[in-house]
Amino acid sequence: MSWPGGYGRRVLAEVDSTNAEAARLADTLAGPEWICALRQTAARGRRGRPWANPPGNFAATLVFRPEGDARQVALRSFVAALALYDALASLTRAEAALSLKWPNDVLLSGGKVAGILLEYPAGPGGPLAIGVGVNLIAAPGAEAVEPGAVPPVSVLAETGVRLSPEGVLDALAEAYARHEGALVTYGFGPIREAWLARAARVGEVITARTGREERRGTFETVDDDGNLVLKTAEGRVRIAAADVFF
Ligand SMILES: O=C(O)CCCC[C@@H]1SC[C@@H]2NC(=O)N[C@@H]21
Repeated sequence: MSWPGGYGRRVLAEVDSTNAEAARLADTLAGPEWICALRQTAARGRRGRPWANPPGNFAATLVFRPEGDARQVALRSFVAALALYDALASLTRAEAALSLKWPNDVLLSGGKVAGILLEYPAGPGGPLAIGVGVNLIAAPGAEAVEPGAVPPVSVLAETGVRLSPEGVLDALAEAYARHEGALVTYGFGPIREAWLARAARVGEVITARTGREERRGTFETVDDDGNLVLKTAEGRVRIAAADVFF
C-alpha cells in the first residue's frame, strides 16, 4: 500500500522486534516501508539493552536505502527524532512539554517518552533500519534504567491523551517523509537548526558517557556531522556516540 512520500506500511499483530523483521524483509522490499507491530516480544534498545514494549505502546521500523554517503545516512537519526517530535506535538498538543535529547531521544516533561535505534541490517552501505519506540500508555519504572538516566514516562500519564499506535504511525510517516525530503533537498543545515531549536539543555553542563570514558562539559551545539560538541575544562570536544546524562 502506498503512503505519504511513497512509503509502504504494514501493521503486524506481534513480532519479536520490528528492527529484526526489517532486517529479514530488507532485501524483498520494493521501496521504503514502515513495519509497525502492536506487540514485540524481544524489542531491543540502544547499546544492546532490552526495550520494554507492552501492548498499547508504539513500535515501528522504517527500512529503506537512504541517499547519500555514510555521514549523510547516519544523520537520519536527527531526521527521525525531529519527525517524532513533530508527530507527538501535533497529536498531543503538548509541544511546550516536548524536547529532544542528543542523539535521538524524545523527552516529555523531562522524561524519556521515546527512543530511536538505527541499525544497518546488512552492514554499512546497505539498507537502514530506523526503529522507533514510544511509551504511549505505559513506561517502565525508574529502576529499569541506569542510575542518573532520564526517567521513562508515558504520553498518557504526562498529558492524559490516549494515542493509538496506528494514529502515531500516520503522523510519523507523514512527518518523516517531509523531513527526509528536506534533508535530501537542502542538506543537514535546516534539520540541524530545527533539532537544536527543540533540544534540551543547550548551554548547560551535561555528561556524555561512552563505553570508555566520561566527559563533562557545557553542551554548546551539534556540529555539521551530528557530533555532540562539549566545552570541557580541557577544551572543546566532539563526541560521535555516547549516552548523555543531565
Ligand atoms: O534504546 C533506545 O532508546 C532505543 C529504543 C528503540 C526501540 C524501538 S521499538 C521499535 C524498534 N524495534 C526494536 O526492537 N527496537 C526499536
